[in-house]
Amino acid sequence: MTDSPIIQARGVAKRFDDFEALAALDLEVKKGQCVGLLGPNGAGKSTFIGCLYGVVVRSGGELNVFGLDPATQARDIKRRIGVVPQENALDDGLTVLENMRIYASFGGLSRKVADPRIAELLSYMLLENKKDATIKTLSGGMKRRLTFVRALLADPELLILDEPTTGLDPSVRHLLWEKVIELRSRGKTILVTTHYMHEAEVLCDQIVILDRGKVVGTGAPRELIEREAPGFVGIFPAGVEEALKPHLAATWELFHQGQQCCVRAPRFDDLLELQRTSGVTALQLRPSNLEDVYLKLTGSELNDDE
Ligand SMILES: Nc1ncnc2c1ncn2[C@@H]1O[C@H](COP(=O)(O)OP(=O)(O)OP(=O)(O)O)[C@@H](O)[C@H]1O
Repeated sequence: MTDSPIIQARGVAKRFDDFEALAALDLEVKKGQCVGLLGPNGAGKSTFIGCLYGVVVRSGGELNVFGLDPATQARDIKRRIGVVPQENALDDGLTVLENMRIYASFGGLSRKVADPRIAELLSYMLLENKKDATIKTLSGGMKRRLTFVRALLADPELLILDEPTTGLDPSVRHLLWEKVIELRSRGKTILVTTHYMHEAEVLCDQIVILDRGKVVGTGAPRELIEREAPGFVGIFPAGVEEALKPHLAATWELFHQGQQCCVRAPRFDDLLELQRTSGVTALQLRPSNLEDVYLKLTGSELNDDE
């Protein structure tokens, strides 16, 4: 029983009238894993998260969380998960302690249990001296850390982090990464959505890339890089394609990221040689990364609404 997946999705689909937001999503998340759900705006990530705890009712497929069906057993599932949503949704006029006490009472925790738990978690998130501060006096990073405290109040087995570090400064981002890695090492299962590919590489042992409701890539970060975009990338200025082309080996890839002209080759030395033979100096030479995989699989064009 302990080996049963925490989340098991088979062919999960969601239609909003004629619009297919999710098409046949398969996903398995085991205990203690951190799985990243990546994809452009509108790919269906939040829709899937909503399906997990019954806020969105799927139109098709099988879905189990802790072996329970969110369509009929959402209440039992919600008790066992902690969610850091995209918006903090804290009560601005109340203090940190008042906010946390309210959420603890929603979760059925008595004041006697809640208060020491809140104190412990505030200290864990380096907020112990903010207990009596009103929310509106906190910085964005403090509010985000407090939203983590709220998600952890009931000591959940599964943490769902929806863009946990968007818009935060690097020091807060790194602190939250440390905490997520630590929570995972303590056996928590984590599902995270993010637009930061480096964040996904740092945190996740499995990645699922969604595009327009469909899974377009899945695997461990290194596996995805090795499979979809192995080697090294040279980033060249816009408009040098014709100067580079005669010097490319057949297996090398010429592509664009924004306006920039990029070349992927198997070895770093290949790119040094390309600079010498073409006479074009690269802006940057680097190993392939998850961002390359993401742009390759989802296309790099902007969505209409951007
Ligand atoms: N209640 C709804 N009614 C109609 N369409 C919806 C509804 N909820 C979501 N959608 C549509 O479903 C698609 C998927 O949306 P979703 O919010 O799941 O994307 P996402 O991957 O989470 O995007 P983001 O990165 O911007 O959060 C979008 O095109 C969205 O407009």
